[in-house]
Amino acid sequence: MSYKINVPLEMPPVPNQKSRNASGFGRIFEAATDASTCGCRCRTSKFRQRLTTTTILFCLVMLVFLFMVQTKISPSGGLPIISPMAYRFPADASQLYPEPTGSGQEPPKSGGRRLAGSPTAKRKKKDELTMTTSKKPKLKIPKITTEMKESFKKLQLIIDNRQAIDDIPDKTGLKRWIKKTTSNPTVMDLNNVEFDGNLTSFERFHAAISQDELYAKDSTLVDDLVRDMARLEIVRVVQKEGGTQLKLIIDYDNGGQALFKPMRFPRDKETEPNHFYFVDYERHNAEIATYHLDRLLGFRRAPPVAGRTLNMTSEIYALADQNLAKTFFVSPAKNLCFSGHCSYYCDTSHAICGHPDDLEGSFAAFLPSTDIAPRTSWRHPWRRSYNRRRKAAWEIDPDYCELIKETPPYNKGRRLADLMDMAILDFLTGNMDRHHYESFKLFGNESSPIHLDHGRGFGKTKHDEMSILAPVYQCCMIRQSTLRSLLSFVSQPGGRLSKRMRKSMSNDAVAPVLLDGHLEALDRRVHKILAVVENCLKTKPSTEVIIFDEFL
Ligand SMILES: Nc1ncnc2c1ncn2[C@@H]1O[C@H](COP(=O)(O)OP(=O)(O)OP(=O)(O)O)[C@@H](O)[C@H]1O
Ligand SMILES: [Mn+2]
Repeated sequence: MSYKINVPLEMPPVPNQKSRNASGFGRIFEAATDASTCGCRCRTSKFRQRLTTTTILFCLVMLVFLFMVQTKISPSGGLPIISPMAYRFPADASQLYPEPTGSGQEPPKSGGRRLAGSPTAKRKKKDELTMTTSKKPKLKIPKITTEMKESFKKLQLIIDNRQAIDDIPDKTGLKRWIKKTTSNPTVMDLNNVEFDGNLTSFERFHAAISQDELYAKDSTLVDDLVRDMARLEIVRVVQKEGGTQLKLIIDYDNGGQALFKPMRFPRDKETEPNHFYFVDYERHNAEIATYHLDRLLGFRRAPPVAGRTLNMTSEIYALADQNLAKTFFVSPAKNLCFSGHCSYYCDTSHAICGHPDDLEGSFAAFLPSTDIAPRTSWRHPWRRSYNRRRKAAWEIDPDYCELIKETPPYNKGRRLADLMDMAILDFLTGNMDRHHYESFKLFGNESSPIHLDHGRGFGKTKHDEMSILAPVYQCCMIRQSTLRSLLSFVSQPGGRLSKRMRKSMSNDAVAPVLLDGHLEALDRRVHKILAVVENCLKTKPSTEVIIFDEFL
């Protein structure tokens, strides 16, 4: 770090001036020395006064500087503010992307392959100005009026009132609950697969996937899995086929696999206002954040995702198959880059570049292989048109939900309520890219959907896209457990979603995962969902609006 201090100094002509042409600190130092030693040599008191002032000023600047270093004050208040310039000249931004903390492991040595002219695989010094040591900046709290408080209380009363069960005309939900208490089969139960010996975290994750959720509430295995994805040695890298954007399949040395989505731009880069949702890039941090959000909402339908910074030379290029390795190059800024092969964003102009060869990304735990657990892909009924001019049916037909309610698999069972949950998750993140969703074939229509592909969330901090909530306001439906989670974010002391998200993500290796604007948007959006529910309750009885299809 260099500090340029321009202190205007008028040096009087001194005889035998040998090195008086020094500048900056040199000049100030000489002036200070002169001031303390000149004694009777000084001609005027005015000059002596000026020198003394300069010396005091210099000392003050040094004191402030030392104080800042001591207390680790960063000019951004602890959060890295990455300017687009810093992104274009990544060498300047390298300290903003800290290594995974506390991994206790050296990065694996390069497997021998190195691209001529590529940056050396020197690990950068751990940034001292990390979130862990600096004070957390305060988040803006959304205003809650007395009227809002009253309505939250009313909603809470409705879901707490177990008498409501008696009012339910259709008791299938109740039957489902009874079934759930006795049976929530796992993928491995239905396959009659038994593991023996010590299971890896990846195997334990696969073994425990059940009809209702990918992992259990308060599961510690998921924390192990996230830690392993962020630390284990990588042994092989290939590109994942399909989809619009570049993704890599990462093989770990213990046999586990993860889906890697690389960082494309800095966290403060918002979606271009003129971009349609379908041309927006994916954000690796949105994948990480949505996993945490899905968990906090109590869904547990998104595979665990960890952040990690890779060394592109030793952890991607050296381990890549020929197909992928061919697409690597060194950019004019001397950063290592690759473009991969895919249908839209895989050319030199959309290449993924390191800083200079460090690359941050998201690592999503791979689901069990489709040989063991085949999946069905469903077209989302509220899918957008993916066309600049055409509107989707749900945007035109006000009774669209009535149609869907009669269409299998939404005409019975849990699935329609699942779509409401998905809409709530997507509205909170701002993800408009829910074209399809998948579920495990083994569980039939009783399967919970799997929440995948969240890279297009968290693009706008100031805009709340209400149309993402269309399933909720068109059907006027919400699961009681989801409503309960949302209410806990507004009524429990210290329970604000922004705070809980920040805490949940604080241990991630690439924390802070979300900038404050996105965290604040979450709180604002919770209120907007509750307002939609409240509005529904004005026209429909609570027994129709609030779905009691499970009892937590
Ligand atoms: N954790 C995972 N484990 C196994 N398969 C996965 C996982 N995540 C995603 N997939 C599979 O990879 C496909 C592509 O992933 P994803 O949708 O995240 O990428 P994408 O490039 O954004 O795709 P699209 O352009 O279709 O939106 C998914 O449809 C899914 O079948
Ligand atoms: Mn996608």
